[in-house]
Amino acid sequence: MAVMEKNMYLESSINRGRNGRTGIVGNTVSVSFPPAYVFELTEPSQSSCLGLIGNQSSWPRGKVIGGNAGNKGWGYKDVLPYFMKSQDMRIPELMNSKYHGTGGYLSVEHFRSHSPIVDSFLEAAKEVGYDEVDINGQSQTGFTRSQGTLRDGLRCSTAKAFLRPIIDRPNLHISLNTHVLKIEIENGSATGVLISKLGPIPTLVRAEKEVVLSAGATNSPHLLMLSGIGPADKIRKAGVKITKHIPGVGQNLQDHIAMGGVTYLFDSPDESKPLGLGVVLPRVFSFDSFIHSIRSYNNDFYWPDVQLFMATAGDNDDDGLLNKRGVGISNEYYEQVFEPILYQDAFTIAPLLLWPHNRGYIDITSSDPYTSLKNVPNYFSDVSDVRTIVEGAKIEYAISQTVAMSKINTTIHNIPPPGCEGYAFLSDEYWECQARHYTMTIYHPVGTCKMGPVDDEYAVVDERLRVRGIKGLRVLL
Ligand SMILES: Cc1cc2nc3c(=O)[nH]c(=O)nc-3n(C[C@H](O)[C@H](O)[C@H](O)COP(=O)(O)OP(=O)(O)OC[C@H]3O[C@@H](n4cnc5c(N)ncnc54)[C@H](O)[C@@H]3O)c2cc1C
Repeated sequence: MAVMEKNMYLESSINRGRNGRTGIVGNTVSVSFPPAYVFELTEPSQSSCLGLIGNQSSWPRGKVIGGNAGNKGWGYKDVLPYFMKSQDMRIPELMNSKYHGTGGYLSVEHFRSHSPIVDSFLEAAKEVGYDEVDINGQSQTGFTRSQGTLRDGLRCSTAKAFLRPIIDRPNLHISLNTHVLKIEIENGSATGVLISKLGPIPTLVRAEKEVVLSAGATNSPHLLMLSGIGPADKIRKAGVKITKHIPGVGQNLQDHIAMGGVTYLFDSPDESKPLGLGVVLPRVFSFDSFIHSIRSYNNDFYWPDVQLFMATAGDNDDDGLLNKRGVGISNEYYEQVFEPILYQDAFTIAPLLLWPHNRGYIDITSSDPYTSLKNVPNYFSDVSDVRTIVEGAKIEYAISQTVAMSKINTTIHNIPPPGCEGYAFLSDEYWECQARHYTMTIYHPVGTCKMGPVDDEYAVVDERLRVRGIKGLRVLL
């Protein structure tokens, strides 16, 4: 259900809104003051992001409307009906699938603009033995044209899908330009939220029933910690009065990390030149695949552990205008690797980890709600993650060497990143160096308010999303 990971949460938050008045933070309290994205940097790292400015990964935080592990009711079979209920599948051959729904709020389509490179890649994948599958169907392993949350060819955001149709409901109030500063806790119960709206004087919004926090993987734990809920030592150090010691708040951070920058040059049969990664995002990410590394085969691991994320454009396409800035690629890296091939026809394939072993954390640094957080993702701190991503890179390279890809004269761009010149090109060591230099988040941080049973010391919420030890407070992340 890769295309829909967010929307189930949003729907449940709206359902709660229907049932009665709740003080809802996050998706239903909109914050739309510019800029739409705030770029936070992670802590400098010694072992990843080495080709990025300050050895830091750039994490956008949106300011827009926008496993089960012992938890009953959260298994695949339990959640599938909710995904299906929220979906309006519009790809004709999938409309009658038992894994997809029609008539829901969120529409799913193929991207309309279509690059011929996608046809070559599909042919190549079949050549090496992969099937074309519905990656959100019975088995995820295989290749496909991307399914996107789209309506009539345009992005269907969660606000467009879920909020617009119900905007006039009397029990829904969306407060624009509103920043939640903290959750009010009185005698162990959440009683409301303190907000700042168009001015410095905070206002208390009281909840009649519950406060539902849905501020994302960075801001939900941040707001809990600002309210004194979290690891006691860290909260005290930040100058916040402790309300409830819950050691897991902000811990267990997981993210989909990718090896970026692997660029293939080819003779494009497409007359229209790509405009650069950032400008043509809906067009470029039109192909997805989920595969197994050697490691997952050896361990008899059922689920694919690598995604090959293909963009029908390269970092070289826009003179560094957008993607270089977005990812934070250093000038030295860009000049050495991408400037020699500026504007040439290129595509990139980023292998990304679906089951990262590393765990990071998010820390509060101050009692000031507007101060930056400390994001420590610990990318590639677990060596098995490095091995898996290297396997993924080798598989994608094998696909680039097929007859189908040779028909469009595909060659891998062979200028190594600064710092990787000493390794034999395409050796395991070389791929590791590439991953550690162009370490790229795919923007899927999760896990920082972990759900778990009572005996899990690091669980923040129970299986009904209730914060442990605080009444009237739930987290939807
Ligand atoms: C560039 C980018 C591309 C992505 N592409 C895809 C994709 O193609 N497919 C996909 O499935 N996923 C994609 N994702 C991931 C997806 O957007 C996230 O997984 C999803 O949005 C997480 O949902 P959430 O509700 O947990 O948090 P968010 O969507 O981050 O929602 C949190 C909300 O809380 C609000 N908020 C935070 N703090 C406060 C505060 N103090 N006061 C008031 N409001 C606050 C924010 O403004 C925001 O509206 C992408 C992410 C990024 C950044």
